[in-house]
Amino acid sequence: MTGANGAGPHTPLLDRVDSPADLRALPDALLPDLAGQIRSFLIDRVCRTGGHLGPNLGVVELTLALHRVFDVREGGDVLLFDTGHQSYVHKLLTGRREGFDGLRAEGGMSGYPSRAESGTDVIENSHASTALSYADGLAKALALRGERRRRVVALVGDGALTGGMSLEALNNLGAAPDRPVVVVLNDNGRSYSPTSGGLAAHLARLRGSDGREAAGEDGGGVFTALGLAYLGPVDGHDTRAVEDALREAAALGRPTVVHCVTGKGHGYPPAERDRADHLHTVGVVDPRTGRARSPSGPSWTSVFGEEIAAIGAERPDVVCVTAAMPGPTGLEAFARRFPGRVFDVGIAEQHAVTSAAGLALGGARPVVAVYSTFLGRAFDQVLLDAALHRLPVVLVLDRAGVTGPDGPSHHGMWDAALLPVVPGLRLAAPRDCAALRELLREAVDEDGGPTALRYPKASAGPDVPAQARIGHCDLLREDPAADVLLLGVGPMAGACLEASRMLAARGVRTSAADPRWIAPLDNALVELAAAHPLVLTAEDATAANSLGARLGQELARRGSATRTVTLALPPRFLPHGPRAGILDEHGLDPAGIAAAVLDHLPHGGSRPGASGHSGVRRERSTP
Ligand SMILES: Cc1ncc(C[n+]2csc(CCOP(=O)(O)OP(=O)(O)O)c2C)c(N)n1
Ligand SMILES: CC(=O)[C@@H](O)[C@H](O)COP(=O)(O)O
Ligand SMILES: [Mg+2]
Repeated sequence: MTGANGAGPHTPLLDRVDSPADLRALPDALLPDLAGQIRSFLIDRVCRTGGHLGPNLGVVELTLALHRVFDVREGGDVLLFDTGHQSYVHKLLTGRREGFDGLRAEGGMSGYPSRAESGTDVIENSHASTALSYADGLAKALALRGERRRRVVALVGDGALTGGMSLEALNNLGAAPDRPVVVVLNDNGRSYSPTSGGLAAHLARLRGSDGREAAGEDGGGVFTALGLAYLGPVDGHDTRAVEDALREAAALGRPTVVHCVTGKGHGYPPAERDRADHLHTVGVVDPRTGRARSPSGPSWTSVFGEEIAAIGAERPDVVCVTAAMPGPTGLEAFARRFPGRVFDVGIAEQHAVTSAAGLALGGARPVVAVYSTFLGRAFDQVLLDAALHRLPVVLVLDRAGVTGPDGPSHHGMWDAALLPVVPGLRLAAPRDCAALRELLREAVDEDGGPTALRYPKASAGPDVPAQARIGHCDLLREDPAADVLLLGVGPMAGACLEASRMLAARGVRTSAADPRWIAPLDNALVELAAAHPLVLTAEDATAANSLGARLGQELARRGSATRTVTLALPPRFLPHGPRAGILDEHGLDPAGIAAAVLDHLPHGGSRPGASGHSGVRRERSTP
């Protein structure tokens, strides 16, 4: 059905709902139609913009019930979304229908809760397993303020429950029977792939889906064992049934788990049929099939996946660890070939790292594949469980640098600042896929301690050949009379090489090099830098503790007169938007790099014989 104006589906009921009050005014009999119209709307819009389609199709009735039972508003009940990728229906019900045309686009609506968008939104962090800790703290604060009538409700996925913080929070919630906290467990049996571990099996028993009696009144398993009340299992696609359970939970006035059973992608056959992850995240796809209109080329992830599988065939000691993301991190080929050598630990990055340290202690060579942003919560484990013991754990950090549509809590911009402080850890940044293959092998072969590789969420560009190797770094373009050395970290090396060519057209002589291993500093790199009056580094990472900052410190320590300039990301949270646009905004593109060189050269770099427009862009944003 298309809408009256021909753009999108016909959603007359949804068009009448601009607030939870409008929803509560609707007669029960209209709820199934409303749910259907919400699904049609989400399929139409998210297939155009990209986003989390499967998770949101799975929580339509749940979210309707939540807003019909609880008075979610500033000063009212508090609704928390764990991870937040499943908050689209909530956004629809709180007056943001129009925002979906610009979902996750620059300046458009966030794909996660956003306090700037609505007073009903709370958690902006898209990292899983935080909601119950927020709920615990909020409930304590409201109790201290005597506001016991305000309920705290947390919607948590079964995957998010496998994160350690969830258990830490349950341990606290269960100890305070007088706090009105409702934990809505959205159990669809999956993170991306089927949720792993003993908890998943336990939930299956509670669901009664393993053939035994469902938990029923006396059951509740781990939840009642920890002191919470348990209601369920409830059909999460039956709005009335969920409403009844939520009202019962609210009436108990104590921490209560309402165990809802749903299906990721429910009501949309392409998602229901999708065996990979029920269309967990889609790009721009054909709504009839849920598939991309044009296949994407090789990615950094796919190249990693090929190479680690090849290494796995050569080295039986190599094993892989994933935190519930075997597909997104490229481990599927390895898993197919070596099923007993891939460990999905759940959404548990801290455990992933220390379990990998245990694997290394036991003689295996563990490769932990995670997104850069998620490694942040496992810093202590990297520092003291792996590096202190000088264990050869290999960390492969996908989505390093600006990621784009997932916004500030997904940009992988802090790993390159955190990891160089870890004694004995070596950090590499491949400039292209050939370098990824080479550096991955160097990392796997490193016996003296942990290593890490970082690469971006981007399609794999062409390989960038080197003229020579000096120490660990590659010389990409050498000019013996160069005034400036351009050092590009990772794919920024290619951008620096392009900038070098643009500057040559203006008579500015530069050399360009790729450091490859960016921490600790390679002596040959420091000496190469010291041979130039000016060194400019370009880094898709925060400026704090950057290669440029560390190089500058070392050059100063050595008494060198070389000046260093660091082009990197500013020390603030960056919004969602296209990766290329954000990089350009911060001068991390060839024209921006060239402009930065001209800004820092005496006389702006203009020299006799400089000719033509080199494409160098002079205006640049301030960091
Ligand atoms: C700490 C952390 N690790 C990994 C992710 C990536 N991630 C996003 S959603 C998701 C699966 C969440 O599963 P679940 O909580 O069951 O929610 P569902 O998608 O099933 O609704 C994962 C692993 C994340 N957001 N946070
Ligand atoms: C919500 C979440 O953490 C992931 O689903 C995130 O959206 C990763 O997206 P990509 O895999 O597309 O980078
Ligand atoms: Mg799930």
